[in-house]
Parts: sequence; structure tokens; C-alpha cells
Amino acid sequence: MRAEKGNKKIIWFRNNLRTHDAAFWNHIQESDEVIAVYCLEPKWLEPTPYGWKKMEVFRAQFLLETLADLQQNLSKNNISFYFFQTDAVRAFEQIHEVFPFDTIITQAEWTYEEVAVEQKLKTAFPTVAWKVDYDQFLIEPSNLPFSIEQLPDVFTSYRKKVEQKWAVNEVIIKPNVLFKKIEMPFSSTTPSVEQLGYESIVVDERSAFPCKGGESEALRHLKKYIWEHQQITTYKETRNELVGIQYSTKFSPWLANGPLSSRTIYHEVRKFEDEVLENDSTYWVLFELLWRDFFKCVSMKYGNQLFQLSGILNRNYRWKTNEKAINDWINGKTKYDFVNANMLELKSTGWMSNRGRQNVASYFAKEMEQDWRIGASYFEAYLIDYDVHSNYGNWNYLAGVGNDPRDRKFNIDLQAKNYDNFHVFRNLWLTKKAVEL
Ligand SMILES: Cc1cc2nc3c(=O)[nH]c(=O)nc-3n(C[C@H](O)[C@H](O)[C@H](O)COP(=O)(O)OP(=O)(O)OC[C@H]3O[C@@H](n4cnc5c(N)ncnc54)[C@H](O)[C@@H]3O)c2cc1C
Repeated sequence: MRAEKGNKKIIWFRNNLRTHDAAFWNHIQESDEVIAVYCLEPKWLEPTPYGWKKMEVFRAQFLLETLADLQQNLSKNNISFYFFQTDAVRAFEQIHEVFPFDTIITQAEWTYEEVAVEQKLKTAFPTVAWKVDYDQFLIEPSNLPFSIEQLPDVFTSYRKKVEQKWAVNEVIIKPNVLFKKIEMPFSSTTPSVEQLGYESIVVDERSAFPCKGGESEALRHLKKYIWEHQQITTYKETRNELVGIQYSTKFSPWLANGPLSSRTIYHEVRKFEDEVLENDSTYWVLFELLWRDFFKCVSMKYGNQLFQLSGILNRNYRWKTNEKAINDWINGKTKYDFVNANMLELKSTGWMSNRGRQNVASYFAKEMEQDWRIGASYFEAYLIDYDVHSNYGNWNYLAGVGNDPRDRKFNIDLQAKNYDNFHVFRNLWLTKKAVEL
């Protein structure tokens, strides 16, 4: 009897929506009864104080595609997946009635909204065991050559230290095992965006990211990018371009909610370097992945300071909240056509290049001096690759309250000249169609 009780496990998916290189496999065995669960928190669909929803339609669509693909992939191992559009405590209470689980397996999260949900679950189910892994890092915290408290505040110092060893774990192999099928009276189907109350969207033909969510699509894209088209060999030269799918890796949307693991990318890049070519570009993709890890470490070190107006530097400036200026920024009506084109791209597709993000954020925070958290919240709602650590870390950085040792302000006219000299990008977005949005 005891053994049976000890074998009921829930894989609680959060931003780890994949089956390849997934740490949850380490905690389940064939004899276990296992189900998988995702809870879409109702507050993600509610308006923020600024008017937009916490998660706008592009992010929602990408997430729903990801969940549908996850369900398919889990079913190959006979693991049933259940979707709840309710908070986790309520969902887990319903599950517990029919499936008295004793173990919750999930990805470690440390930002306050995620921790708050976890705490509520721990209170509601005090005797349940937790198996929690840092499954979103390239180099997980325990493999770093320093403690999180000792994390260097400047990226270059961090990078030089971690590059001495590149302590990246091997990928976790998905077992070829069929679990006992568990049927429960809950929904396995993910809803459509319309069912969640959003307006339908069609992919904008100008989009630089015309891809779908889900690990199947992510792994296809990875293979194409590295092996078939070998775009990785020119990444360093193309990464600052602005038009089309090919200029940068476009890994971020899949990395953000987990359908692609950064360890998988790392090992594929190393394999490509061994078998085909190693150059500055192949290295630079790994360099950029370290930025992603760095901001995760920064948010771990500084906790809630990341979300404060004074940022991780605890630096106080006079910030403004001018509604017209903010709306003009959102709607692409500023004095800079380069900012406008980028903002219209975001509004029509949920995507913006790194070059674009740096410019529009610098303009918002350093030139208009608007409360940078409003800009960050808008990005949070719209970016399909929204990631709490990268988004708030980069906004801190650009607003002058974060990790930029040089505290730069972008010269937007010069940036437009350097990166869009022939107006190809601006012409693409500043057409009548885009302006009428
Ligand atoms: C204000 C601002 C907000 C941002 N918000 C996010 C966000 O919410 N989610 C997000 O994933 N990225 C964010 N970024 C970082 C960066 O713009 C995107 O990761 C990048 O544009 C994604 O495109 P890509 O995958 O083609 O990147 P590539 O240039 O191909 O880089 C490869 C990978 O490296 C990582 N990376 C590259 N640059 C950065 C960076 N500056 N910070 C952290 N990771 C990086 C990403 O995981 C990316 O997928 C933000 C940048 C700025 C300036």
C-alpha cells in the first residue's frame, strides 16, 4: 500500500515546456503513476494598471501552441497532460480528490510571483515531497565558479570566469518507457486564443518570427539554423540586422518558456564546431547564451530589487509618467522613425530585434525619462519571448539602474543610419497598413 502511495507524481510544468533534455525524467520511473499539469493563471489574462493584459495575444498564442505540442510529445510516453485555466492551488485540490499525489516535480523559479504560487501549494499540501531542478540554465548555479552572492556585477567579469570551464551538463536523455496511462475527468485540450477572450490573429507577412510554439518546431528550427542552412557560421556579422528570419538565431521564444533547452543548443554548437567549422560566429551564439544566464543569476542575486524603480543599483532618478508620451511610444508616433518602426513591429507581431529593443528602451527611459517599469510591462505583455530575467535585467541595464558599467544612451539617428541606412526596415513598418493599426 505504502509503495503505491509513494508513486503518485505530478509533473507541474511552468517555463520548462519540453520533453527533450528535461530534468523531470530523473524523478520518475516506469512503476510510478505520473500525470502532467499546466495551470494558466487567470491573472495573466487580466489588465495591468497600464491597460494592457499581463499576457497579450501573441504570447498567449505561442504558449498555447507550445502546450498542444507538449501534450502530443508526453503522450508518446503515455503520460496524460491536463490543462487548467485556474490558479495552481485550486487545480491541485481538484486533482488530489481523484489522484492523491505525494510528489510534485517542477522547475525551480525564484521571482516573487512564481514563489508566491509555490508557497500557497506548500501550505495547501504540507506533506507532499518536492523535486525541483534549475532546468533553464546553460550553466546551473551549482556549477558556477562562485556563489550567487559573489556574482560579478559586470557581464565581462562573469563571462571570463565561466568560460574558463564551460561547466555545462550533458543533455538529459528522454527514456524509452511507457507509463501506466492515468485517465482523469479533466481537460487535456488546450483552448484557442479566442476561447481565452482574445481577438483572432493572423501572422503578419512581414514578421521576422513567422514560427510556431512547441518543442517539435524548436528542434526543427535548431537543426535548420545550425546544420542545414549553417547560418550559425555568419551569426556575428548578421545578428544586428533587422529584417527577416535569418539575421539572428530566433531561439529566444522557445528558450523563454522552455520548449528549447540552452544545453541542447550548446552541445549542438560544439558538435558543429567539431565536425564542420568553429569561428567567431559559432562562439558568439554561446556568448549570447551567457547573457541569458547572467540575467538569471542577476535576478537571483538581487531578488525584488530587479522590479523596483531604483533597480539593482538602488539609484534614484526623477522618472515621469506622461500618458501621451507613453502612448506615442507604443503606437509608433515619436519623433524618431526608427523607434516608430520597431514599436509597430512589436505591436503587429510580438517580435522586435535586439537592436530595436535597445533603441526603444533607451529612448523611453533615457530620453523621455518615463518610468522604465511601464516600458518593461509593455514588453512583458507583447514579446513572444518574454522572460522575466532577460526582460527586467535588460530594462534595468538600459534605464541606468542595472548592470551597464558605461550607462549608455543610444544616439537613435546614428543607430538608424548604421543599421538601417537604406530605410529597408523603416519602409517595411512605416507603411499605411502599419500606421493604421
Ligand atoms: C529592453 C530589452 C528587453 C529584452 N527582453 C527580453 C525578453 O523578455 N526575453 C528574451 O529572451 N530576451 C530579451 N531581450 C534580449 C534580446 O533582445 C533577445 O534575447 C534577442 O533579441 C532574441 O533574439 P534571438 O533569439 O534571435 O537572439 P540571438 O541574437 O540569436 O541570441 C541568441 C540567444 O542569446 C540570448 N540573448 C541574446 N542577447 C541577450 C540579452 N541582451 N539578454 C539576455 N539574453 C540574450 C537569447 O536567449 C537569444 O535567443 C531583451 C533585450 C532588451 C534590450
